[in-house]
Amino acid sequence: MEEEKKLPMMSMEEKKKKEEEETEVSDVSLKELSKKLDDFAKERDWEKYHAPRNLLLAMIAEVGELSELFMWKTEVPKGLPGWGEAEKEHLGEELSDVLLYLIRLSDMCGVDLGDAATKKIVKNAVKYPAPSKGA
Ligand SMILES: Nc1ccn([C@H]2C[C@H](O)[C@@H](COP(=O)(O)OP(=O)(O)OP(=O)(O)O)O2)c(=O)n1
Repeated sequence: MEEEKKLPMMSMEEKKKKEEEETEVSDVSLKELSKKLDDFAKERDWEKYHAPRNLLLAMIAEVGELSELFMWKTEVPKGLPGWGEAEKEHLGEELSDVLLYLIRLSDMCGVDLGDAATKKIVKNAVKYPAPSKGA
C-alpha cells in the first residue's frame, strides 16, 4: 500500500525532471551539448559529413545568417530594445547554430573547448591585467 502511494509521486517527479530537461535547460554544459550533437549525427549517419573543414564552413555560413539580423540597422543597443519576440527567437536560433557547429568542430578536432576556453581566459588576464583598485 505504501509502495502504491509512492509510485505516482515518483512518476510525477520524473515527469517534471524530464520536462525541465527538455524545456528549461539554461545551465547546460558544453559536454552535454557535445553529446547531444554526437547522438544527432550518429542517429542520421551524418558523421561522414562532419569533417572539420565542412563544420568550419557551416559555422561561417551560420555567422553570415547571424550577421543578416544586424545588417543595415543603426547601432543596436544592449538588450535589443525595439526587437520583437519573433526577432529575438530567430537571433537565439542563429546564435545556437554558430555555437553548435563550434562545439562539433572542436570535438572533431579533438579539442576540449571548455578546457581550452578556460585556459584562454587566464591567458587573456595575464596579457591584459586589470588596473589595481584603490591604489
Ligand atoms: N549536416 C548538418 C546539417 C545541419 N546540422 C544542424 C546543426 C545546425 O544547428 C543546424 C543547421 O541546419 P540548417 O542547415 O537547416 O540551417 P538553418 O537551421 O539555419 O536553416 P536555414 O538555413 O533554412 O535558415 O542543423 C548538422 O549538425 N549537420
